[in-house]
Order: sequence, then C-alpha cells, then structure tokens
Amino acid sequence: MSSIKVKPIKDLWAEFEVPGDKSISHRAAILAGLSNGPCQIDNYLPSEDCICTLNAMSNLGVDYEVLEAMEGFGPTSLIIRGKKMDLSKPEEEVDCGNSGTGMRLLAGLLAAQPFESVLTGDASLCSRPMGRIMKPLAEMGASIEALGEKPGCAPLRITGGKLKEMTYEMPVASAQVKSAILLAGLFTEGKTTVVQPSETRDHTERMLAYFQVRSVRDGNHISVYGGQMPESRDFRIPGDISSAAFWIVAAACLPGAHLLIKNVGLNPTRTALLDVLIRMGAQIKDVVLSEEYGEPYGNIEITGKSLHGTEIKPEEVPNLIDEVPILAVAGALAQGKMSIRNAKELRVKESDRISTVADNLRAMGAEVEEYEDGMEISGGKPLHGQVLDSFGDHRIAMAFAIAGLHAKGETEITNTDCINTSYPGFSKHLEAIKAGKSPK
Ligand SMILES: O=C(O)C1=C[C@@H](OP(=O)(O)O)[C@@H](O)[C@H](O)C1
Ligand SMILES: C=C(OP(=O)(O)O)C(=O)O
Repeated sequence: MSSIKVKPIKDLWAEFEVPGDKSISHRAAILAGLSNGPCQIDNYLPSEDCICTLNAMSNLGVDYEVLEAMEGFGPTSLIIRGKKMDLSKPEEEVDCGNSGTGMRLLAGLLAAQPFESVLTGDASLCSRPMGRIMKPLAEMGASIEALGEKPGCAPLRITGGKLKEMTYEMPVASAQVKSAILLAGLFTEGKTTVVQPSETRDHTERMLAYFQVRSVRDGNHISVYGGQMPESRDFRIPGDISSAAFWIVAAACLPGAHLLIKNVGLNPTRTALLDVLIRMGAQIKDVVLSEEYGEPYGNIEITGKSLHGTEIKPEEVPNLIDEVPILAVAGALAQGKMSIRNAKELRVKESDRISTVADNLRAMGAEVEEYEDGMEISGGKPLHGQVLDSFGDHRIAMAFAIAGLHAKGETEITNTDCINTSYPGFSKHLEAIKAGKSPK
C-alpha cells in the first residue's frame, strides 16, 4: 500500500495540463461504443474508474484500438468502434471498480438490453446507494435486483428488455441518475424526460447533442427521444477541473504563487469552485478557448493571495460536489468561517466525506463543526503535519496532500493507491511542484 509524504512549500510557480475529465471519459466510452462507426477519442482519462467503463463496453462487444497510452496506466488516445446500439451479453460480471458513475450509467444502458447481466464493484462501491437508479429503471420496465449485503446496494442483477418512456422527477440532484435514465431512454420508442431539482453537470446532454442525438432542455426538464443512434464522431476530452482543483487551491492560498492550468474543462456546471474561491479573495482568471467538441475548455490562471472564509450556497453544491474536500482545506487555511450545508450527498461518496474531511482537518489542528448535511470550519489556525488516512478515497488523499503543502512539519497520507481511480500521475505532478518545477 503506498503513501505520500509532503513538507511545506514556500513557492509555487507552474504551468501544466491535468489529465482528461473523468465524467466526460465515461460518457465518451459509452456513447462512442453505441454509435454507428469508429470514433477517435483523444485525451481519454486512463484512470482505474474509466478503464473499468472501457472494459465494460468491451465485455458488451465493443472493440477498441489503443493509439497512445500513459505508461503504467492505460489508453489516452483510442479508436472505439461503435456497435450500432447492438450490444452482446457479457460473459462475466461487469466490474465497475470504485466508480459510482460507471455503475450508474452502465445500469441505465444494461436496463435496456435483452439479456441478464450483473454489475459489481469494490467494497466502497458495493456500499453506495443504488436504489436511486433501480427505482426509475424499474418504472421503465427493467428488473433490477440488489444482491449486496447492504440493502439497495450492488452487486446488481439486471434483467433488461424493452423499456417504455417516462417522465421522472429526481428526488436528488444527481447527474449520474439523470444520465442513467437518458441512456435508457435512448432505447425506448418515445420521449423520456428527467426533471432535476437543480442544475447538475450536463455532460451527457452535451455529448448526446455532439453525437447528433436529439435531446431538449426546458429549464430543469431534460428529454431524449428514443430510437436514435449516436453518429460516430471524433472527440477530444478536456482536462479535468476536479483534478485541477487541487493545484488551484494549492496556489490560490499561497501569496505570491502563480499557476496556469491549460486546456481544462470550463463547463459552467463544473466551475462553482472558482466562484467560491473568488469570493474567498482568490485572484483567478479563466478564459474559454474553444467549445469545438461541445464542451467549453480553456485556461485558468491563479495568483496566490491570503484567503478569507465564505458560505457555500446551497445551489452551488451540486456544481462543486467533488471539490468539497479540497475547498474545506482552503477553508481551514483561510481566515474566518467557511460553511458548507445542503451537502448530505457527501456521506454516500467513496467515503463519508463529511466525516473523513472533518476527522483529518481536526487531526491537523483545525476547528470543524460537523452537521448531518455539511460542516463549518473556523479557519486560520495553523495546520500541523500528521499521519492521515485516505480512507480509500482518492479525493481525500489528494486534498490532504495539498493541506500538507501548507502545514507545519511533515504530513504523511497513507493508503494512496486510490488516487489512480481519478488522477493517474498525481504523485509525479506533486513531486514536480515540491521541486519548484512545472509538471510535464
Ligand atoms: O455524472 C457524473 O459524472 C458525476 C456526478 C456526481 O455524482 P452524483 O450524480 O451522484 O451527484 C459526481 O460526484 C461524480 O464524481 C461524477
Ligand atoms: C464521487 C466521485 O466519483 P464516482 O461517484 O464516480 O465514484 C468522485 O470522483 O469524487
């Protein structure tokens, strides 16, 4: 089991790109695999989560050819040969690893196939709630049985078949649930509508449009028309702003630091982190360079300042949900209070991120009050180095590696293999930053 050791840095001056976006990579593997021909996908994220989705599509009969790979990880550039919506029964259980996105999106796809399949994953994934996709997919006509030890949890046995269209009001603001239903809706004969309680990331809608599938949005009502086949097209995945977030915070709270993150996704449903940091006094400039593939991407430039606390607004939460651990670290380093509420969803991520963030921040000397749906951090107390567990959660591991760059003494994060689920190469990038260089 690997670990990461960090000491405080005095300066940060770097320009680089982070690997491809995780959410968009999952969707590219699925939609290209359903399309009517070959699609070249560049800057695919070769993380364990996205490799699981690629393997899942391959188990469903989709061929792919690797053009380029990241050493020790997996493909970054590949040709996926679309199976024209005609998938085959997998010979074995489909393993989604640690990935909630992979499992929930694939469940939507498998619910519409005329065969039985089983979706499984690691211990963390098999303890996360799947009722949220089982219910709507069952209403569309699929039969899904939760075989896990915990009620409503994976493994999931899915007996798919002909689905009927429907309108579904989601009780939680979840892009994974929305996407599962839209993917299932592709295989119906009518119009399937998802009503989201508030804005959630819209990568599925954008990619459907890019692959020339007709979908419509009317406020928070998103509809897809069944019976359409995605048109094969090449796609380039922008850098992952959720990965960039670690470096953005590392630089934003270090007076005098300068950081340029290049070619990173700037989809407005993912950039709430920047708004919060700007309210905290950060100096951040983001510039959209292109929207060529249906997703805006560009550069983010950060100049380090002293930060002060803020309140994260309830409506911002879905658009920064994966950035809460690193924003909480920013809150602990800032002067004054930072409050995060309306974030109960954090309790059902790879770890219970309210308690794992609070435990680790307190161990470093911060004052944190925990609530059922969030936390309040009284910032400004100096953080001190500690041996901290990642709890097997990639975002916790990376957030506290960054905290260590701003703490007194040495910080060690144990159990850091999980970082490979979303950010292959993080440790290499961290080594470069520690050495005062730009990561390659
Ligand atoms: O659709 C997606 O790609 C994701 C949606 C979010 O989850 P929810 O849909 O559960 O909010 C997010 O936390 C996850 O990392 C990726
Ligand atoms: C919650 C996350 O991912 P997933 O739900 O796909 O496991 C994440 O990447 O922080």
